[in-house]
Amino acid sequence: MSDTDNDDSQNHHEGADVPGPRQNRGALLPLPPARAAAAPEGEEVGDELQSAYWMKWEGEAARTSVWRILGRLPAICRRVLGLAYRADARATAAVVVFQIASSLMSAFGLLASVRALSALFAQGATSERIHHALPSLGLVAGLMAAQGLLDFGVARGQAALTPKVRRAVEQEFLRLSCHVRLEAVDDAAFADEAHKANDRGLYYMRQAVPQLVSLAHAALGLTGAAGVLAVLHPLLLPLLFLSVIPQGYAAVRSARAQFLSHSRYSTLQRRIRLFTWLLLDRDSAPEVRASTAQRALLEEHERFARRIEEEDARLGRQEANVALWGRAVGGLAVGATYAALAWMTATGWMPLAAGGGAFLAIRSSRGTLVSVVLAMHQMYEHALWIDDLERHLERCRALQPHRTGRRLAKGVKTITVTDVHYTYPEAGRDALCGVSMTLAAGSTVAFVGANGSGKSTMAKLLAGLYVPTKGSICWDDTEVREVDAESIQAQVAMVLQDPVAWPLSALANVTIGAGTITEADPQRALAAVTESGADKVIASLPQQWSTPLSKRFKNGQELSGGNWAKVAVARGLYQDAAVLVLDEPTASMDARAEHAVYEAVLHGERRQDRITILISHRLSSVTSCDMIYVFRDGRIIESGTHQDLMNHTTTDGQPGEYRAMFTLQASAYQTPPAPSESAERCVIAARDAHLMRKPGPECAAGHTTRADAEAGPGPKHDRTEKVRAPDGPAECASSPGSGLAAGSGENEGADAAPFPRREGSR
Ligand SMILES: Nc1ncnc2c1ncn2[C@@H]1O[C@H](COP(=O)(O)OP(=O)(O)OP(=O)(O)O)[C@@H](O)[C@H]1O
Repeated sequence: MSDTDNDDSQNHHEGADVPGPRQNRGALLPLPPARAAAAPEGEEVGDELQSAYWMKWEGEAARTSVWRILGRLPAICRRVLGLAYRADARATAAVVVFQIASSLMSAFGLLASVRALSALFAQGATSERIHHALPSLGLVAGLMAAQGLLDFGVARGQAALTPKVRRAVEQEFLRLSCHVRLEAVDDAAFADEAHKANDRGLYYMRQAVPQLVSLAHAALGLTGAAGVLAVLHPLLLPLLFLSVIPQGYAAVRSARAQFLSHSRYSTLQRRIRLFTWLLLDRDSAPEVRASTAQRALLEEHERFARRIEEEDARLGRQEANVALWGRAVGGLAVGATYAALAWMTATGWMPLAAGGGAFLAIRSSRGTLVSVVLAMHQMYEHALWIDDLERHLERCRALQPHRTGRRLAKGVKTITVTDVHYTYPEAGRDALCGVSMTLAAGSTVAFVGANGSGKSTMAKLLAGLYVPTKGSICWDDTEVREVDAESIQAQVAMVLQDPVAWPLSALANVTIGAGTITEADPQRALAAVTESGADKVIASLPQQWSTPLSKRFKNGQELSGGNWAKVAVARGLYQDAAVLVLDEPTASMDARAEHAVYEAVLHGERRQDRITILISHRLSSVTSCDMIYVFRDGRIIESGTHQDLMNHTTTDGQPGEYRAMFTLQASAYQTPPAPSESAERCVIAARDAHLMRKPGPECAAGHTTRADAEAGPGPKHDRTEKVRAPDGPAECASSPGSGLAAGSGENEGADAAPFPRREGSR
């Protein structure tokens, strides 16, 4: 180990306050330790996960008293019954009736067995005794057959009921969850609750009916046996308790050990699954290989696999021990019971046949008791998860979108935003404070500004995804609060920077924009993909429109980020909405594709009935918008056309925010060393000139510029037009320091960048 290493480890042990030779003085963080565990070590691997949502009720049944479990059981059973009844009343009634009848058959069977035994143990010749026993034996057989049929009925009823309950609850959960207001979904605690409800609550809800049936089966069986014993001789009842209580105690201990172990086990399973997933997943595959992380991950996987192995073995041993203990204690108790039984029959307290019946009842009760104990623990613990699921559903009901029963009329002429404020739930400050704007149909509007300044929030308010905390948004004369939020959402198409890659066919990936994955308007779909440039992408797929866009499917294809973006733009266009919001959709597209999208969306056949809102950090793409709003800290600080904003100065004579940002971006495309201020001004002025469709300005040092290259696409854009300074023969592109690209107007790659690339930079 080097001296430096020694120093490092010393620092680590002595605390970060003691600066060492390589201590990162003044940094936000102390130096990290030289060795760290990838995951917790030691006995309690689950400790750090105790607060994880999926650990909440894990092993709870083992920590709760049996009396409490028994106390809650009737309410749990009532709730499951209610659920089943709502899903299918007939099947539920059938299951209940058949189950009770089956238990009665079992009890009558026991009584008939006692009668048969009485006949068989009576005085007289064997043939005579058999003859007398025959009717009872026949009855036993008949009752057993009836019980078999009734159990079949229970199984059929349960088979009909369980999938119905599952479907009903799952659909209710999904229907409510997917409509919940967006601001609730943003909340991490709500998201945890939703996951918990999905992977625990729903899972246990699905098992609730079969569990209730087996609990009822076992409990009724026990009750039947106890009833028969009470009929045979009242003293047999305490004898039954004497025999089953030790057995029951052993069963409770075993069930609790299982529950606790399961809790540890599932923590380990979650951990190990994480490593399995990292080793197998497609997304992590390139990085796992590139960083040669296989060994480290495999070692970690093995560490957990060994612990699971130990946990399995430990549980097995523990179960065997508890079973042995239970058998020993239970055996002693049963031995004592049988001895008491023998004494009672020998001394004439009880007829021999009743003793035989008691023997049968006690034997069958012992097995049934174990089932009852396990089932009641399971039902108790699962009910806690189901409680959470029901609370979540209740919350979802309260968080459904704003509904008034009134729908927004189709289309809009003007959207008027007046003094809008918006604060995210639990946020310390307003995301928007006092925003006002007017958006007219047929116009293109840009929202620009620094990260976190409120652009996307404004777009989401316009889309009806959030309701203003204060202020108003009117679609023509209708205030958004007066109509169903979903009727606003249906009129706004949003294309986001990270669009969803729907694992559906290429066509469905387009039509889902209009809320369908099974129907299409072929003409509209073709027009949308052509405008967005996705036509070439889809044409190159093996099954074109029907190609599944996911590698998870057979013959599925994966698209590159840029191609997904084109499909997303097509989706937005296909929606044919009154408002189209493009929130940096072209960030992952190549320069040509980006140019083509802006050409189509901003300058193509601009629909007179659509408001197009463009959110972009690349200011070259917004220059031709009819209106640009500059956001800062949730307010609009400047607004106007590109030209207005480039002329704007603040009260203290400084360039406005837009102009400052624009100039900064422009400077990144200048040839180093940084261009002279005059050249920069020339670039900007030339662009302005182009936008104003008038000759370019005079530039110092004879700069002449190709306005089209920097101004971005324009509707009547003469792409070969050159703006010349009157006295400068040389073009900016060839002028040192101008930083402008030479080449034809077809150089779309250069057009799409904030400023054209330098010659030779590609
Ligand atoms: N879901 C959310 N929950 C809480 N706060 C949020 C949420 N989304 C955004 N914010 C906050 O609201 C403010 C405005 O965010 P917004 O996303 O609208 O900014 P933006 O201008 O679109 O930023 P960017 O350019 O980075 O996309 C920021 O302070 C942000 O942290």
